[in-house]
Amino acid sequence: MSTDIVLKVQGVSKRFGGLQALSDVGIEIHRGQVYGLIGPNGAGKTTFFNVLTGLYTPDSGSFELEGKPYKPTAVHEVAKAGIARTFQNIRLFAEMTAVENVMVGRHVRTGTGVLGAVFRTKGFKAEEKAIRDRAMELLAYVGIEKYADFRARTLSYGDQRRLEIARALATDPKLIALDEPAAGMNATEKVVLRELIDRIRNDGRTILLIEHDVKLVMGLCDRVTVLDYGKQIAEGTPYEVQRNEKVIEAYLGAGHTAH
Ligand SMILES: Nc1ncnc2c1ncn2[C@@H]1O[C@H](COP(=O)(O)OP(=O)(O)OP(=O)(O)O)[C@@H](O)[C@H]1O
Repeated sequence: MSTDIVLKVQGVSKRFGGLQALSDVGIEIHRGQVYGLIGPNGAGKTTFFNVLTGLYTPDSGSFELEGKPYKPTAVHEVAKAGIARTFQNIRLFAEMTAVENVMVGRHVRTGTGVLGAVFRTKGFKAEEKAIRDRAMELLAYVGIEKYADFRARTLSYGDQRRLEIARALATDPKLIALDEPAAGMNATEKVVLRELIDRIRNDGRTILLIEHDVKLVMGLCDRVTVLDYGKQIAEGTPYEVQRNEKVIEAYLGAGHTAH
């Protein structure tokens, strides 16, 4: 594994009225890592994801993707820059088929544009076929190719999550950010998910993961940051953070549900 840095975030703060949701948070993710972001309820994990992917404007902070500064000002700009994400509450096009959902992700990276689509030029048709072929490959990669022509809403919960991951991969991201991918999954689905995330990493992708399932995080992640009340209270390998006094206190302390 090479050690170059894919994502470098420094000094991110975000306030909502009187609430400091993030204070001075920074992370560095190296190529090929699975990096976990954990913390009790309300710690600021989703806020960090939303800032990173252009949904919230941070009060301060700097962002670099593969050494180049980027401004997470708009969601589509972030996708173009090379970050793809999934959501805690699945966001698929429910009435579109599985393969169409993945094709939408792929369009971020293609060029014939609106006029090509309107006039269905030769270039457009060839490109459309290439996009469909790639989308089918990705469905096979996440293990749901047999549902390619099913509407997204008819897929099981676990398969919808896998479809979201396929769609994210379709943008050829430098970094893939997964927001609680195991939420609502049963034990068998979690095993399959874990294998999938492992495979994505082994194929050279870099992953940022928010996850409440501590076992999954500890088993999968190379490094972990722990947030508590918007502050970064620990950073290190899963082994290190599990033994960190502040982390133990945050998870066991009053007012928090252990997640
Ligand atoms: N748009 C918003 N407006 C006001 N407050 C917000 C907003 N988004 C988040 N917050 C607050 O910021 C804090 C951090 O919330 P956030 O959702 O980032 O935590 P989390 O770690 O993702 O929690 P959970 O594990 O419950 O998903 C919480 O106190 C939350 O109420």
